[in-house]
This record gives sequence, C-alpha cells and structure tokens, in this order.
Amino acid sequence: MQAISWKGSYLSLLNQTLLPNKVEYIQCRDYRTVAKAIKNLEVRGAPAIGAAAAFAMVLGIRELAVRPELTDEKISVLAKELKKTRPTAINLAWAVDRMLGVVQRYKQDSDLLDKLEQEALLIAEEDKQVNYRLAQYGAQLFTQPTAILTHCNSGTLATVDYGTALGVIRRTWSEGNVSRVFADETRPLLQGSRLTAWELMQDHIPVTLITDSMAGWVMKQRMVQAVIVGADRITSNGDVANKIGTYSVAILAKEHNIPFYVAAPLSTFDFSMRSGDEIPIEERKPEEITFLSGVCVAPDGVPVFNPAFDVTPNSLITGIITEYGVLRTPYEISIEKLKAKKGDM
Ligand SMILES: CSC[C@@H](O)[C@@H](O)C(=O)COP(=O)(O)O
Repeated sequence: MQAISWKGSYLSLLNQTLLPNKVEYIQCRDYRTVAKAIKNLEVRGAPAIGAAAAFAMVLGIRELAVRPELTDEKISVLAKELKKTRPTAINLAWAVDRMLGVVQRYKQDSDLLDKLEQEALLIAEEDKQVNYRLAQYGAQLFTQPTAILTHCNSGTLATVDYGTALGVIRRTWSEGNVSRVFADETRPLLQGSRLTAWELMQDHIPVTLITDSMAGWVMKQRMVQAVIVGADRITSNGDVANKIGTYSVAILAKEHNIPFYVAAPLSTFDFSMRSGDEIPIEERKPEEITFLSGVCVAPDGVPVFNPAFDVTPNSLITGIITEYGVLRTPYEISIEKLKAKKGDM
C-alpha cells in the first residue's frame, strides 16, 4: 500500500477519504486534480502532501511549457495556488520552494522538465530514507515491550513510505519492544480509526482503538507507557503543530508522567518562526463536525469552530525524534544545531 506514486505521466494517489472501506486510486493528470486532492484530504499527512505538491509542480509546469506561457509570473501563480491548499503543514511550502529553486537554476535549459521530475522523485525518495533513519533513532528509546499511544495518522499513508511516528512504532515493533498501540480515533475526520488502526492491522501490529476522550483514562490505568505523534510544523523553540487533539494528549501525558515524543523530519521544521504562536492554523468547514458519514449529528445552524491543528508547547515535549537523532530541551539550542544541517540538503 502506497499513498502516492509517480507514474511518469500522472500521479497516482490512494484516496484516503474512502479508507478503510474502499481501496481506490485517483489518477492526477494535471496539477488542479492534485490541488483538489490535497484540499479534500484525499492525500494528507505533512510529508505526503509535500511530495504530492512537488509532483503537482511537475504537472503544472509541463502544462505551461506546451504553451508560450512559461513565465516567472505564471510559475509563481502556480506555486501560490498549491501552497494555499493547506496552510499549516510546512512540508508543502518547503517542497514547492524546492521545486522553484530548480526552476531558477535550470530555466534556460532545454531539459528543465526532466530536472523538475528528477527533483520531485528525489523529494519522494528522501522522504522514505529519512523515515527509516528517524525510526532507527526512535526505536533506541525503547528497551522493553512498551504500550504506545498515538494520535491521528503519521504512517505510510501520511508519508511516501513507512511513516514518522508510526515509522518509529513499526521499527520498535520489529525489535520486539511494542506490546500494543493505542490509536486515538481522532475526531472529526477519524484518521486514527480509519487510517492508523487499518495500517497497523495490515502489518499485524497489535492495536486497540479508543475515542479521543478515553486517552486520559487509559493513561490513569497505566495501560500506556509512552506517546509518539507526528508533526505538521515545528518552530525554532520546539513548539509543535499537529492534528487537533495532540495538545490535550500532551497535557494528559504530563499529568500522568508519561514521556511524550514527536517524530518528524527536518522538512517539518520552520526555522523562520520563533514560536508556535506564529503558525497559521487551518480552519475547516463546519460540516466535518456536524455530519458523521453523511448523517447530521448537530442541530441545524449551530455555530461551529473547527481548527484542524493545535500547537503543543515545547515544555510538554520529552524529545523530538529526527533523522539526525533525538532532540532534547532546551530546544532553542538543539534546533539551532539542527538548522545547520538544512544547508546540507
Ligand atoms: C507524518 S504525519 C504528521 C502529521 O501530518 C499528522 O499527524 C497530521 O496531523 C495530519 O493531519 P491531516 O489533516 O490528516 O493531514
């Protein structure tokens, strides 16, 4: 199962809105279809939407190149359109900017389109490799069978392969150190029950599904010994934006003295922001809350607040697992050191 694969003339996306009931792929032959798929969460998860946007840039620029329209202005409009599909996960803007860098370097060359395709493939390949590396570091945190709670979906479906937080869990399981995974269902769109529980069951990793509101009680009963989640954006001070509900889980973990880890690649760090207060939080439509599987579950016209993400302050985070090792507090310093690596990429 792969969420995203490039077929040369189109991008194939596993339609995640239909899981776990149907496995169906969308063929994206133009960038608009990719943009729509990102917006509608048919492809979702920070690294996966980054890679999808990179391939959307290939499709978009190919389209512009067949007409006498390959101007800087048209390319910048395309990039802006893709970036605004989902504002919180920095991986998306990061991947689009990386593609723009290729345009700048090779725009006079006859093989610009090949160069763009190679770069998008590289972004996808790097994502896989980075996940394997961070999973290795993460697994070193566990030396005995541990029950781990996770929130949302940070697995193969959220990345190009393997996953970030779920990658760490996968690797730790393969080393015999996961006794069970507790998956929060993750209201309102149920990425935990529809995607994480499904993914783990496919791999025969023992998983128990709970509603978000059960996490505190499960911790109080000493049924979990660690929490690992992914991230959509991490600022220079170590504040972490992730799926709505993550902040509550982090507070619960602190109260119960349970380590709370975040797993994310370097592409999820936003060194331009000093703290989580600056992160744009996507708000989604009310119907995601007022309807469940097409059935209305709220009074008509009720005002709704539907932020898709929240920010967990660095003080609640035990460690941030990256492909360069596990960062510890004070995060301002460990992230400053990590920043130097970004130049190498
Ligand atoms: C490796 S995935 C990390 C995050 O992207 C994930 O936890 C998350 O919040 C995804 O949100 P989604 O709205 O499903 O795209």
